[in-house]
Amino acid sequence: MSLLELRHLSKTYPGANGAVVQAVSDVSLTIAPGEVLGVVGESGCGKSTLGRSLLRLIEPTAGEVLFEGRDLVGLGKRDMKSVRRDLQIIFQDPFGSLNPRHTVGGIIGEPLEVHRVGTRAERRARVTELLKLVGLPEDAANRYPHEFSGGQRQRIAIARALALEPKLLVADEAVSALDVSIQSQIINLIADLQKRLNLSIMFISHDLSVIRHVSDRIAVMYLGRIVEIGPAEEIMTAPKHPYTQALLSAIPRPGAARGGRIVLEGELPDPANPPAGCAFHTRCPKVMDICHRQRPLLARPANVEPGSESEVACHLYEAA
Ligand SMILES: Nc1ncnc2c1ncn2[C@@H]1O[C@H](COP(=O)(O)OP(=O)(O)OP(=O)(O)O)[C@@H](O)[C@H]1O
Repeated sequence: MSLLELRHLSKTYPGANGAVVQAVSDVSLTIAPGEVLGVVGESGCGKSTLGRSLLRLIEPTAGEVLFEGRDLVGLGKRDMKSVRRDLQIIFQDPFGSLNPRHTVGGIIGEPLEVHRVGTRAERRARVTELLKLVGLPEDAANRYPHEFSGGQRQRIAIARALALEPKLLVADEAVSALDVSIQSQIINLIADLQKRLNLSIMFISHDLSVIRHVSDRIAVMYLGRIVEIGPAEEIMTAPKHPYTQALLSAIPRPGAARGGRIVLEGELPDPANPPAGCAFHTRCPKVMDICHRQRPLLARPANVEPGSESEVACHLYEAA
């Protein structure tokens, strides 16, 4: 059984002048126990809204969030509090999410206190254990967030997120604010912890090169919808959607066979006023007539390489 299953999840925001912003539209996906799902797409495509909706930090407008088979949408406060032990999130800005007036030990131990886990001494021991787990010295517990670098602060945020031994972690642009050299350290740490703890992770990033190494599967989002989803290896070597191909062409790959960078014209369309038909048609290098009129559904394509496990929403492919 899937640990998490999203069914037709949508989130709209009220926009300017009575418009409706379709931030997430009809997203269905699953995450298995111990699986890492990468979610990629340009800024504004709805990744954060998706990640936050599934923890109900944002209330979804429609759809279901099944966690271990139970729909979290509509769950009362008390039930939601107990589910939150299993569902944690880390954010892009590790400084903004860490209370500057609390010691690191207090910050990491807070979820344990909130959920009344163990005695004081046990909680302190657990904090020490967590600091070790994320590669921070034991004396970090008595210091304050501002005494640490960006990478170290993200380690603190990770330790805090892991305090209650969650089953699913949402990492929302968790390394985007860090220097590239530090990024890989934190990615490696998350990958290492994922294996040791058999965590499920939704790893959100606008940068395909960040999620490619840690993801088992990758979902590509465009204007609130999944346009392609499949095994990471297949997405990286045989991308099907022209948007995925463009994202991929933007990252330098040693040994990449052919073709240069595909530069997408124009901006991401306004989610309050999405284009008719395929939302990508205004920027698609392979646009056809039908794309203006009809929105392609996410489906297994027939006319692709044998063994393909991806699903794609594009008129270039026939549904299997
Ligand atoms: N509270 C809100 N009110 C109105 N519109 C919003 C709100 N939050 C997000 N949006 C809009 O919803 C769309 C999706 O935003 P979201 O932050 O989920 O995208 P994203 O892919 O995570 O982008 P980023 O990485 O820049 O945060 C954007 O057009 C954004 O402007």
